[in-house]
Amino acid sequence: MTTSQPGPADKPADGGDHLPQTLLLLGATGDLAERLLLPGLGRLVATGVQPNLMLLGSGMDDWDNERWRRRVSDAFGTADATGHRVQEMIRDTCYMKANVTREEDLRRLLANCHEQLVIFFALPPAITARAAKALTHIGLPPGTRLMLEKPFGTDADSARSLNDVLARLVPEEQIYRIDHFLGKSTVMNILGLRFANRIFEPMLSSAHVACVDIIFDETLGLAGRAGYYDGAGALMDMVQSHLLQVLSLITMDAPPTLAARDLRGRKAQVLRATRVWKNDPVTWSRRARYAAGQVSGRRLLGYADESGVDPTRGTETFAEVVLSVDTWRWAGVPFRLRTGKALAARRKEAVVTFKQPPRVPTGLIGYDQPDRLRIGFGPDRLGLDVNINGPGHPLELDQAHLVADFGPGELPPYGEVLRGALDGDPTLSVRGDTAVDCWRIVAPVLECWRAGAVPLQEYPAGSQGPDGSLLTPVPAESAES
Ligand SMILES: O=C1O[C@H](COP(=O)(O)O)[C@@H](O)[C@H](O)[C@H]1O
Repeated sequence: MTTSQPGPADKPADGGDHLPQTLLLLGATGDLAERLLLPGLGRLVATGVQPNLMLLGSGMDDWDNERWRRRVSDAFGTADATGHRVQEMIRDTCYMKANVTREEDLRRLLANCHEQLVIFFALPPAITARAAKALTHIGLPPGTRLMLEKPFGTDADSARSLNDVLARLVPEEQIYRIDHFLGKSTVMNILGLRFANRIFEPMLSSAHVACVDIIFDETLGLAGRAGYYDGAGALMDMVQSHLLQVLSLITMDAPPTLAARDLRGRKAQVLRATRVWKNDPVTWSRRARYAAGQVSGRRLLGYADESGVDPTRGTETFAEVVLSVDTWRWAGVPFRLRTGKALAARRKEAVVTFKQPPRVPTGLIGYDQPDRLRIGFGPDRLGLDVNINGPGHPLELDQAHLVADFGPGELPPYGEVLRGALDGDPTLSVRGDTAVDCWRIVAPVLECWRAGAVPLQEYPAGSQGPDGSLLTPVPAESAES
């Protein structure tokens, strides 16, 4: 129960030209808010760039302000967010219990928000859809921005219908479909790397590239997220969203500016041209789930025995798929997207493997590896594997690994995407048609998996994943456990 309620009039306009703004967080007591949103918000507020922001949390739980403030304070603490503004936000934030699928509850929430409003739907897709529909009967203050967590819908049709409902609420530029990978510093670095250097960009095409691997191997298992994950699986959780966004940044043509319209337009172009390799999902996809095992000395139950999992559902914890980007630049280059949980080592990188030189001159000894460009997503680094005449015999080749470490960005990914929405800049969010297109890309894979045309393999937790690979595996240079 709420003991005191926030009100727009409570907020003095003390932030220069920043009008008072409310961030209304729906699903505030959930795991996403605790682990990622609130820590990201804390870091953002600590930078002092959102001086007049009020946080209103709402959920189905019977919490009071005190309990909510403790949650916010603890979450800010995990992100080392400190300072005057942070303390102010913790002191002033309020909690309201609400069922956001009910109009009267939504009206009550909105009555406690400022005119400048950002609503974050940290809710399952079905509840988000119902809440958005209920809001169409109420209306929103002009300029309201909506932030929606992934998954955006559960297939192309539901994503399209959600787009239609949202379009009745606010214009497209005010809808922020969140993909926190777009807020990762190294993902953003792809833009600098590609378009602020002369040496890489001309090489990034089918004339020089043999294949591209986008790999996101995690050592974490289910981590208590069965409620969400068992209904999603690795393909929906990672490939349909994050890895396709990374693919689009690696493959798009140079945008004239990094403004939302230009950047998102370029990404949309390549995603429209993306499909399963040879339109054959049976041959070019794999799925698997982990059995009991040990990861870094930790014993893990098999996925099917984890609490909250329905073992008959056949949810995969590992997905691999090969895609083509059918544009002039990329035709004929396979893109392998691979992700899995409970694997032996963390490996989070995109690797561009270049074709062999047309001819290695007779006399140079020991050519056995092509050049590779590596973009690491954690640790954040850029690497180049190049063949040079190493020490020892002057004509013997060695592969040298040149590495630039960036360190983490100024803000964590959720801090970046929140900053975008609070500032009214949708560059780091996914456009409506692109969200639908990403479902269109994975649909044939999901369809043939559901029909049982691709077997569900098994791998022990703590292993390298299921046997085999859809393309020749690329050695890890920067794997860490
Ligand atoms: O959205 C998700 O991303 C995480 C991986 O992202 P990271 O920023 O924590 O590296 C993944 O573990 C999770 O399953 C997925 O829902």
